[in-house]
Amino acid sequence: MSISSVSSAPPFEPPKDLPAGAPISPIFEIRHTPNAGRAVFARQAIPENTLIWQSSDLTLSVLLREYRREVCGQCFGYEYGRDLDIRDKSVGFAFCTKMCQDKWRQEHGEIGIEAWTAVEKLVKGRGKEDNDMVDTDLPRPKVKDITSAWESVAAQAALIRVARQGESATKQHRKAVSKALQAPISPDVMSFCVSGLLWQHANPTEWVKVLALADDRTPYHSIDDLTAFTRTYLHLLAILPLALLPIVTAKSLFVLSSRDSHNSFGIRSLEDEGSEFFGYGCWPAASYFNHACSPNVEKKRVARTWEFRAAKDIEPGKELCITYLSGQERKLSRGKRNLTLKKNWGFECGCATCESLL
Ligand SMILES: C[S@@+](CC[C@H](N)C(=O)[O-])C[C@H]1O[C@@H](n2cnc3c(N)ncnc32)[C@H](O)[C@@H]1O
Repeated sequence: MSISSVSSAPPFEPPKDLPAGAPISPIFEIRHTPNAGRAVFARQAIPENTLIWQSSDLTLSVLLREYRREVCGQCFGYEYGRDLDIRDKSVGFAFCTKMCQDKWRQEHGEIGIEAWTAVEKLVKGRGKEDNDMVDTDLPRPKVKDITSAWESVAAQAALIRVARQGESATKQHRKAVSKALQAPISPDVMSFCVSGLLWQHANPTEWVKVLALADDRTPYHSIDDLTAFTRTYLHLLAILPLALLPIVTAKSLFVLSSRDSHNSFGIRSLEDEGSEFFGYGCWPAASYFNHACSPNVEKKRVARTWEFRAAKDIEPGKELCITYLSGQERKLSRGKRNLTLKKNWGFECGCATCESLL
């Protein structure tokens, strides 16, 4: 949704060569930078507090399982840790109102409900076996590790597909399914994959918006994280509705991870400086704002929408930046901030504040 709340804007011709899903507005434009990919630049003076952009283009989202009873599956509403009244046990989500529940069900449709029901049945039947917490200090798998991990499950994946499709299935095919289902489960990785696949299924023409995002060729935090994804791939082939199987591929799952890695926004509590981390999601249009250690744009989540406002008066031509750091991280020294950005986001910060301290 574009906002044009600044008066006396120059005549606006939307550019023709924008990446799919990039934000379009008369008050800013997307341009390439020398060292930080694409970024958002003011086309005109923007007074403090101007609402610059609103992103409600949520693609995939993950609500960590430990928050599923307390955070609304639709609007991410939270009532200071109180269990929400409406629990939809079959799909494993809770809702703050009947309206949110109905909306969630309507948006997910029959296939989505069937998919989440299958996931819930599998996860509940087995309990939580795997620790989904990510240790970001472990070495990240390299491209060749990633390629060989996905290749190592290709044969079993092919057998499971045949088993699911029925008629020509033999004992060997059925064995591949039961072997997959016995492997440990990573519920949050599973939610990530299911959410992304369902979004792709429901919005096939919008997938280009995900593809257009900055990608990370080594998106897995550790070998265990990578293994959780390859195992989840087999789990999903074994349980998801047949109509989804054509898009349940190693490639789709890798694309989701590679685009989510440097583009997702944390879904946090709206109070206490966002101290509770409920999960994360990917809003493509919001992902074109670069980071600065002294940002001139503030972002705020309102239910499922991100709002971006000018934090100060901004001159024409200036880059519009948000911060990727949490409240505590913002107070760190330049060296420590940079280590955090490098570890979590994979880049050396080239913002004006950091450059001026060199
Ligand atoms: C959410 S994306 C921002 C848009 C991105 N520049 C693009 O071209 O799509 C985050 C990525 O942008 C780059 N980036 C953002 N802020 C940066 C900064 N301050 N210094 C260097 N690179 C930055 C990094 O590559 C980072 O992983």
